Amino acid sequence: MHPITPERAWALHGSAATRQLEARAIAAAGPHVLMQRAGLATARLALALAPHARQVWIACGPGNNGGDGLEAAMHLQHWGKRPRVRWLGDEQRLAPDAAASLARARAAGVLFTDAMPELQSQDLAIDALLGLGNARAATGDLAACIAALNASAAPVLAIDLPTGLAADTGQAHGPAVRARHTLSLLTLKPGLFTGMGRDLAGQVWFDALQDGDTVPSDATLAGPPPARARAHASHKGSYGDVAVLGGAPGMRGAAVLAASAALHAGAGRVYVAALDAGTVDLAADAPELMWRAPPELALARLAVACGCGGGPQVAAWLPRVLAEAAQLVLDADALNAVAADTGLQDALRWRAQPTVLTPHPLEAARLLGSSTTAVQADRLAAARALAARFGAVVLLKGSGTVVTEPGRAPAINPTGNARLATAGTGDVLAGFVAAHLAAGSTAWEAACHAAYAHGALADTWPAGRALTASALARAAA
Ligand SMILES: NC(=O)C1=CN([C@@H]2O[C@H](COP(=O)(O)OP(=O)(O)OC[C@H]3O[C@@H](n4cnc5c(N)ncnc54)[C@H](OP(=O)(O)O)[C@@H]3O)[C@@H](O)[C@H]2O)[C@@H](O)CC1
Ligand SMILES: [K+]
Repeated sequence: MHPITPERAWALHGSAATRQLEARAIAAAGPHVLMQRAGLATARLALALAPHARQVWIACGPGNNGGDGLEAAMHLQHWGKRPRVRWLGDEQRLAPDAAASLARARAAGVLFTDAMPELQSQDLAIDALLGLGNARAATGDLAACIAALNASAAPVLAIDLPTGLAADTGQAHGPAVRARHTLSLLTLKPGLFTGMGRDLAGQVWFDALQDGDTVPSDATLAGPPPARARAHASHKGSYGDVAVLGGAPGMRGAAVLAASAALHAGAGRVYVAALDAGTVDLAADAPELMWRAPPELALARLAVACGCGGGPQVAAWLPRVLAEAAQLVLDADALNAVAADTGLQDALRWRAQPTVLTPHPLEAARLLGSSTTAVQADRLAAARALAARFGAVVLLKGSGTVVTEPGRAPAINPTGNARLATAGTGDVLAGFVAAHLAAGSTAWEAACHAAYAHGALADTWPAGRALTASALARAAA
């Protein structure tokens, strides 16, 4: 069993791939063996999480997820705990594995009761209501059990998935369990790590239940970028040049943030071309930045971060930028301009040079002609659709940032937290991506590595220090 942390990459499998692997594993191991392993793994983790627990409430659903819970209840009973089981199944409709675990739990003397637990007296609660078979919004007794788990003062350990969370998309279309820990079985599912998954699953653990067999993955949980030492015999030209095109009147700060981020992320030289033609800004806190008028930029030699507070004015520059920029990050207002102009969409499609789009869900919705709700309903599919439409790397922001490009399984970024929900952090991310591009990373690597670094900074941010975008930009080094 492994705790899932951002320290390494993991393969992710959706429900169809997991069902395929499950069928093969059951065929290889024989009936009930996997459920026995699942129940034992759950009971062991429960004990590790709450070693002194006496009262354990286990809410078991009508399918095999409930079977895993019944199997765990049997072990906890044998180990001297006092599991109380609420079982929502129907013996006439029970699958053979779950029926076997029900018989074992009964034989062990587990207490079955329909009474809801005393919420304050439980030491641990286990959510074995639904896993992969979650088919529709919960109602009735199932919804009441979800509410009881969510109201419990005890930590909740979810088996396989928090009940109500969709394995493939990270969405919940009805009541869902908010777990402190989730033990994912056989595979790690993408939905645990994006959309609502991070909030509902808590700390994810993984038990493969079998050795060696695998099926093609649907996505990856990204790992850390490889450490890259700077050669002693290097100079500023070795790390490439970034230009930020943005900063329309009233929004110059966005361009400065992106530029400062690129600078601190290691770009050799950083130019700022502000669309606010009024004044030259010497950006007192970053005298390293070089200010240029937009027409002066030698785009064909630059990694350009375009958007960043660019306002509607940025649209006029996009035909040239799309045609000429050696590498390109399109953010915010640049994405909105593309969404509003089919000519720019064609130019983006025809672009042959490395390109990263960094939309948040609303910008992605505009580009796809859909809605934020539709994008969030399946973030992986939305990112894939955008990448296919524009032939670019797409970095879809939000909880569990998704990076994808045509012909490649998406990566979900494992780092970051809600402290990043503050103005300007998106500009900082665009600057990071541009710095990676300028240093010679592919568009895919630049997007994955920048997203990871950006989130990791927030994850290690000192508790008492305000996380502002400008501080985040400066912390990059
Ligand atoms: N087989 C094995 O050896 C292993 C299995 N494993 C475990 O099995 C889990 C998958 O089991 P599963 O396929 O039985 O699905 P599960 O999530 O239990 O739910 C299905 C049941 O719930 C019902 N139902 C659904 N939605 C509902 C709703 N809203 N409200 C009410 N009822 C609802 C649905 O009813 P129906 O839709 O048929 O009417 C059906 O009865 C997997 O996540 C893992 O934990 C692993 O440990 C590996 C070993
Ligand atoms: K569950």
